[in-house]
Amino acid sequence: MSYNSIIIRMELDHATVDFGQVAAIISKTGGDITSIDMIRSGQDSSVRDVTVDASDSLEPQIISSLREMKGIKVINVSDRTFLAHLGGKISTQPRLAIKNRDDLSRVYTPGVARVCTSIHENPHKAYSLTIKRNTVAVISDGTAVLGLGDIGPHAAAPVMEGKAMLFKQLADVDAFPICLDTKDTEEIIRTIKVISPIFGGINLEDISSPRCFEIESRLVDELDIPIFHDDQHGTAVVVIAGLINALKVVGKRMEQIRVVVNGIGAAGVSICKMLLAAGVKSLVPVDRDGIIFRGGDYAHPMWKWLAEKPQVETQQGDLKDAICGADVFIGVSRGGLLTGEDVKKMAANSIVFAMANPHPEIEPEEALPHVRVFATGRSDYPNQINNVLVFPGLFRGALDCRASRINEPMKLAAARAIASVVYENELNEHYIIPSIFNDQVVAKVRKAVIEAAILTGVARRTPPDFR
Ligand SMILES: NC(=O)C1=CN([C@@H]2O[C@H](COP(=O)(O)OP(=O)(O)OC[C@H]3O[C@@H](n4cnc5c(N)ncnc54)[C@H](O)[C@@H]3O)[C@@H](O)[C@H]2O)C=CC1
Ligand SMILES: CC(=O)C(=O)O
Ligand SMILES: [Mg+2]
Repeated sequence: MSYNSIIIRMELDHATVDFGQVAAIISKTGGDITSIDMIRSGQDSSVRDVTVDASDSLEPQIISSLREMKGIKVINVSDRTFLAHLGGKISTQPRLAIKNRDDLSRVYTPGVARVCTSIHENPHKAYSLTIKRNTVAVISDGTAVLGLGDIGPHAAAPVMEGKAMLFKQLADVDAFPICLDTKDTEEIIRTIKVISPIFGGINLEDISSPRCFEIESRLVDELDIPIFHDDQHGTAVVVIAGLINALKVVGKRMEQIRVVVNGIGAAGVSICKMLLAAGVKSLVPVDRDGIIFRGGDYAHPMWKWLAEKPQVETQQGDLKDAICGADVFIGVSRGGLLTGEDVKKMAANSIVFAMANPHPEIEPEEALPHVRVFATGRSDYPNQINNVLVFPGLFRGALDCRASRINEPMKLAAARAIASVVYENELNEHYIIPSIFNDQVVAKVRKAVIEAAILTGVARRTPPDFR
């Protein structure tokens, strides 16, 4: 179930109806009035915009009850989420004003020609004389958009625009959404390579597995700017950050826990890798055909890799078998797969990160009575474990130190930095992960990432605040 905010514009005939009756009918049908704006008030009638929060299943009922009321004319119903997308969510802004011919001849021809020649003679100058040093491409082929699946490049655009907004607002990184109309691995790699000169980094987004693994690793090898598949590594970093803190709350250690990861796609593979690197000794990966067990024979290269790991259990079965006795469940699969009864069978003091978007693997209302720590990927519940806590600060750091790549130590440093934003005296079941609006997040992630990049030799510049 998801909640929407709608604005209902209505005309009320004063002789027939008063606003109290309208409010009562909205409340009776399950809506929550959050604001009322008077648009026009006359002797006989008035027009108001009434903003109502309601679950999407109740919306039609609220509107039809209002339409049936005598003395009310429903003029228009608008969804605030759609209103926020009208015309797209970002635009480009010049950094200088062109006020006269003199300005024009400097920023454009003939002046610009000298700058071009200078970059031609020394390509590194692209970092100081173009947008490269602060610009990231957010690139998708639309094949694994949120949990919506293969919805294509046009439909993927609102997510990519949203990521670009977050880059700018949270970390002052200029990001540009690029949606590719191809699913061909070679064509995607080639396209990204040929457009890369203008970008300081590439954030791959919502590209389905297993193609995402090859696309990313080929680009890492063939380009000298940071390439980061957000759904793999951004998600893994934020999961490790959340887990570091959740384990403190329940008093368990990485080496002691049995972890079930459901959905071994882009996010799931990277989460499993980071869990193993963090010291987890008992791991149960599960995908739609059931448990991926040690010794199993798999065509999927990353599942095959997992099936060879000593920490992966030999138990076979399905998700319901896997979850019995587990200390931690991490879901990056799809919504509505678990019930309260399932999570009740986990070990005492269990931790559930149900991160499928937009609908989690289990709804909070169902899980909360049975688990100690619960988190989702959504903005409308506490403990939002979402890669938005990672990519802005991580790219800020990588761009500032001109890193040639984003390596494992940089990711681990980012995870620890995010966890450290929640102080020990603040930590509790409902606060294991900082809010994305906590301004320490980007600053701490940036610093940790730059330190790790310098230490591991991938930084090509020392930012002034590190000299
Ligand atoms: N909260 C967050 O920050 C993030 C959440 N996600 C969410 O995680 C989910 C997966 O994302 P990606 O890894 O990028 O997609 P993906 O398409 O690469 O992987 C999804 C995996 O889930 C598996 N799966 C589907 N139905 C399943 C079922 N019933 N049981 C077990 N496995 C099942 C698929 O076979 C596939 O291996 C999506 O819902 C996405 O929105 C992804 C990235 C970040
Ligand atoms: C958050 C995100 O990147 C996803 O759900 O795909
Ligand atoms: Mg994504």
